Amino acid sequence: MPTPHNKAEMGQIAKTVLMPGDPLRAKFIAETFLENPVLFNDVRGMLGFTGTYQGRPVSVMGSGMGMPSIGIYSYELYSQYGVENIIRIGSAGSYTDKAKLYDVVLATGAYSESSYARTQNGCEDDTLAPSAELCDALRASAAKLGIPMVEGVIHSSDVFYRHDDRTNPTYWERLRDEKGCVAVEMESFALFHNANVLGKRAACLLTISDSFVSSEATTAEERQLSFTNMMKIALGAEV
Ligand SMILES: O=P(O)(O)O[C@H]1O[C@H](CO)[C@@H](O)[C@H]1O
Ligand SMILES: O=c1cc[nH]c(=O)[nH]1
Repeated sequence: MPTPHNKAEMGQIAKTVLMPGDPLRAKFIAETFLENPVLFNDVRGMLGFTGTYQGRPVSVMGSGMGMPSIGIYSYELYSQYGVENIIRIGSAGSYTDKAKLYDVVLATGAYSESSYARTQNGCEDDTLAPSAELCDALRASAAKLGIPMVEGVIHSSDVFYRHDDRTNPTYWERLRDEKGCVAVEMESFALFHNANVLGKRAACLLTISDSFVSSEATTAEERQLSFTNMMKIALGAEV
């Protein structure tokens, strides 16, 4: 049955959903990689498509930016549409020179200062884990494609624009040194929490789009290629 945010009917969404933040990235994936993609949602412009990839049914849908947004969409996918696996595919800022521009990062945990989990069901954990099975499927897919991945805990932040930070070490350096965070994005903590409370599976792949460590520049072409690598790994995961 449709929800306030998703007009799909039960059965229109595959058991595995790839979720970029940007709904236009979902459209790009559907048009570039899926056979017979069918639009199932455009409520609030949050485009979602279902098609097949190498014979397997798969859906792609935008999550929007931030934990409240992915919190709504992922909760509905898991609880209303029978979705079992959500693989977030996003961009991230690097906190370490171990994760360079365009590298693909597999999140082994998501650290957050967010109140999302506490508010949702009283969970006090500040670091949540993805599904081990989904991560293994992503590792196998990356190995098959010959695409290296950097693995590590990521920072899921509620804040994109921090106020000018003159502390020494800076906030992001403390998260790197004390929490082991390799990169920052804004959704995975809520996604992993929803998967945990609903008995489902979630994982996250990120492409480094900018760096807090260096001031390397990106070109549109390189950005597109690196995002494509992440998409191929996610699509190739046999789950
Ligand atoms: O590229 P996406 O998936 O949107 O991810 C990152 O980019 C957005 C910020 O620009 C946030 O959503 C952050 O998590
Ligand atoms: O710096 C960045 C880059 C992408 N996404 C983020 O959340 N932060």
